[in-house]
Amino acid sequence: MDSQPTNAHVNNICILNNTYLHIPDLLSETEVHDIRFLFKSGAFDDGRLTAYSAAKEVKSNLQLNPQTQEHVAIQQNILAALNRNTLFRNAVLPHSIHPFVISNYKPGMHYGWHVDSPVMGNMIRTDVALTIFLNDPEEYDGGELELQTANGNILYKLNKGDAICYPCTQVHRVREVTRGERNVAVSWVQSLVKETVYRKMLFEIFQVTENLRSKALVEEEYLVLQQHYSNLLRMWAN
Ligand SMILES: O=C(O)CCC(=O)C(=O)O
Ligand SMILES: [Fe+2]
Repeated sequence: MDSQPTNAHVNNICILNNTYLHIPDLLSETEVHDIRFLFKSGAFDDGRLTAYSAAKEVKSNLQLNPQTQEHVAIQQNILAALNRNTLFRNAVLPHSIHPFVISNYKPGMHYGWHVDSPVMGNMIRTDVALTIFLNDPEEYDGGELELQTANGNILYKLNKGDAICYPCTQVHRVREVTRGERNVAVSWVQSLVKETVYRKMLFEIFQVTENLRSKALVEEEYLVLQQHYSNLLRMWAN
């Protein structure tokens, strides 16, 4: 696969285009601070231990041991943050969330081009992948999450506390870290609505409906839209 993307750019601002969902400040300053503290005292394993066959060959990173109390505490923090985040809930429509992989990339480490397994862990269908950035982009060089798309490659290297959600159907990689360290928490979500295009439609209708709700004069239109949103979601959810 071509390692030199065309049309690539680094996204470090709030972008919401419904397919690639950037959630700014998913974690507060205090939460990131607490997580970093736990992160430092945790025990790390070779990331290849959790990679399936083909991915094993391209993966080079360290992962917080999932049996440790640090992992349990970090995961609890992150799940609470996701649970209260309305952007995540409405755009991703989560049904199940795979346990988090909390990783550390040192200089020379990377995760080559791969596709995520379609089913993981406790038979969770992977619809949406999620990377939460735990340190700032200035703290390291390289380490961008790069996604292949029909319109060229997209690179994400977001501020600490921010998250990016993307469809698991995309081929992607983590570029080599050349200075400093990259710390992230990664997971995969089974959505109530499997198809990205259906989820995108629902989220757009939802947003328009919510905007209308704030305008008191359009009560009937609001109700009709809300009805169709609800019935489409009921139709597509499984
Ligand atoms: O670290 C990331 O941003 C993504 C890692 C990844 O692609 C994976 O664990 O499958
Ligand atoms: Fe991946």
